[in-house]
Amino acid sequence: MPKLELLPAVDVRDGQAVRLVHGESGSETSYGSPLEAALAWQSSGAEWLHLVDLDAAFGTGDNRALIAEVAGAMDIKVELSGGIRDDASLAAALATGCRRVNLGTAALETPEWVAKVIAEHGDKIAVGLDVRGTTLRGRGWTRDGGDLYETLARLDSEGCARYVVTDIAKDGTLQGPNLALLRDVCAATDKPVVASGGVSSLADLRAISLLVPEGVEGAIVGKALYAEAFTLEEALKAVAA
Ligand SMILES: O=C(O)c1ccccc1N[C@@H]1O[C@H](COP(=O)(O)O)[C@@H](O)[C@H]1O
Repeated sequence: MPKLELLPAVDVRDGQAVRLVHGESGSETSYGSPLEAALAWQSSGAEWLHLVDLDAAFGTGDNRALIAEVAGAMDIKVELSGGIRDDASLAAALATGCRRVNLGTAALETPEWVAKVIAEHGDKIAVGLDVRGTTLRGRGWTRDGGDLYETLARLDSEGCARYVVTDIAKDGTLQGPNLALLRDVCAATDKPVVASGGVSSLADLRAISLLVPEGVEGAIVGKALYAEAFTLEEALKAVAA
């Protein structure tokens, strides 16, 4: 049985590594240099980095040069997201050498473009399904974007390779993952699902690991690492097959 992949998160806002609560602008806690954070996760044994340009996601600017510097400094696989919504931003994201990108808003607002780039780029494209309940949210999680399962069925029909599923109500709260949501999404698609939102403990990671046979491939871990609920080394050991 494959082991759960762990993706430590580096979310960048105004040049700083930050954590938000419920993804709300203004709820930032700053954790300093994004590059130092990314290098630390890599040194601690990470095989993946989840890297997010929050300014690009919120439409308050971008951290494109810094994001490229961080991605370029990584020897590990990078999953990049935030503000990737057209050919130019996609080209810039792929030029960083990232392993894949997550598209959020674009999947809700320009589905034809997303279908095109899925066809062109295959598994370098994942879609971020960020939900409150079963309603998708985009544009910095400030706008409703339709029904989760209707959108999932459409994307599946278009060949989307992977989904990153975030329960916004859990994001940044250390209240534990939404295991029921993850099970339901895995039941609705045969594509791999990366879990995000709420991880607070090693027990949470073990609980998500139990969903690997159902289709959960990985888990993004943010606040719990920055709040030192556990070390990345401990987390990697906890999910080792
Ligand atoms: O990661 C966050 O905390 C976050 C908060 C608010 C909005 C987006 C957030 N992260 C990721 O950014 C992309 C969405 O960006 P876009 O809509 O494609 O521009 C998605 O992967 C979110 O999970």
